[in-house]
Amino acid sequence: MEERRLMKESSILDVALTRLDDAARHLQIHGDVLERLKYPRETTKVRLMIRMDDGSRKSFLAWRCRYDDTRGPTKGGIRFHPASTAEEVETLAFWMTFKCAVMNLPYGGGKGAVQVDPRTLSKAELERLSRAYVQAFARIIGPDRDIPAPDVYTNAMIMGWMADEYASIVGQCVPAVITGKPIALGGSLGREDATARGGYYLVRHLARELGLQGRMRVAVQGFGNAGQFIASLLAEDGHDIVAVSDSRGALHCPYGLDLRALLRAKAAGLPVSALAGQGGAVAVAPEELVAVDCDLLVPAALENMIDEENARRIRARAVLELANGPVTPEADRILEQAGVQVLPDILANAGGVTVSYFEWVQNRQGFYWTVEEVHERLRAIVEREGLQVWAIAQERRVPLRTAAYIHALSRLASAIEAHGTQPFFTS
Ligand SMILES: NC(=O)C1=CN([C@@H]2O[C@H](COP(=O)(O)OP(=O)(O)OC[C@H]3O[C@@H](n4cnc5c(N)ncnc54)[C@H](O)[C@@H]3O)[C@@H](O)[C@H]2O)C=CC1
Ligand SMILES: O=C(O)CCC(=O)C(=O)O
Repeated sequence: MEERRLMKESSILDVALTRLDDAARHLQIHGDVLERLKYPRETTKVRLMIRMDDGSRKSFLAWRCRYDDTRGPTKGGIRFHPASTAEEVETLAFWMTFKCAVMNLPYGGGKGAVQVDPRTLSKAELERLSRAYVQAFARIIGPDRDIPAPDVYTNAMIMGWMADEYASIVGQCVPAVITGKPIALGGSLGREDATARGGYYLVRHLARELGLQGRMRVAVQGFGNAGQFIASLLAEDGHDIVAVSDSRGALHCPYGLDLRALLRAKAAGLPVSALAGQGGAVAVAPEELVAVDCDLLVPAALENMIDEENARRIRARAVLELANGPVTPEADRILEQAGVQVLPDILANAGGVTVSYFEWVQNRQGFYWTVEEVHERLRAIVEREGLQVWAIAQERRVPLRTAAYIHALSRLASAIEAHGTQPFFTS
């Protein structure tokens, strides 16, 4: 699977840009706007050098991309993954630009990564690497400039170390420089499950339009932060989680898996396949997950996992993209012909960055909200923007992805034009 990602990566940004072209065809957009959005404004590459526990030194490639800041400071997570590349980071930053615009958050798009498998590091090595990242990028990030957050294989603990390192460098506490922090360091209640919760509110609100009423059978690809929380939220509403996968395997039970046992196994560091044989669950090959009989398929792992080779095997009525870029454009066409609705990543997984925005607002106000307030504000934004995207799709007879890009692009175009002839970029 990793090899498959690497092989396709050479064109990942070009492929992402075809979504922009699709949307531009539906709007009267000035060429200057497209020229501005076609290229990342700034990508910084560094080599981080850290001391390993055995006394040796090891170096890791790392990047931070600020794709566009027309609508506000750039915002986006930091990924720790062995297959990360500069182009992947730029593509993820492009998606962040459109995601923040879809949700009408006052941000542009950014993203960062370290090319590392964090599972091979001790906790002390991981902390040194996280602090080294901030030492390298302290001049680029900032609460009014570029605000990182968690992504794949990074979490609240890592964000806490990073916020702490930034405070040491600038000589004062600046919690709004990074979001997804531990609650004890100014994190927001409700950030941990926000990515999944945004997708959950979206599906719940559009259930009738999507033909997803009643008890659903759900398959979840990727069982980390986004995957575990969406499974829990849907199971709490009485839906059946019939299949899940992680980087090491997949598990299937047509009558519903024992979710509590799965969550316990993951917390203990076991793969989902460790539960094979219990309660009717059988281990299946990870590539079989997308083909299981279900109503809702939730890709919550990595990009390009649903392509022209496996899209035809999907039996779900709808796909909720919690991962960034899990469905290729070829797969999109196949799914559209088959009548499968795809709730696109820039809308479906935007709950994470929306609650990150709430965290930033709370840090700046020094006044903190209850979890109920966080949920209510998130629900209101997801439903508002979700309905607008749905309406654009109906009006223009386009897939939901194109509708989401049209919605975002019209906001981005207004901001770019409002800046005048010398579009501003904080450098
Ligand atoms: N954490 C966040 O706030 C947000 C995350 N996302 C996206 O959601 C996706 C998942 O991110 P997180 O849950 O945060 O990461 P995570 O690191 O918590 O979990 C990733 C999961 O994917 C699994 N995985 C990796 N390779 C796989 C493969 N080949 N097949 C099946 N599973 C595989 C891992 O085993 C792990 O369970 C990513 O695309 C990320 O960019 C999007 C918006 C916000
Ligand atoms: O919470 C954030 O600021 C960004 C999350 C992220 O990286 C994403 O939505 O892909």
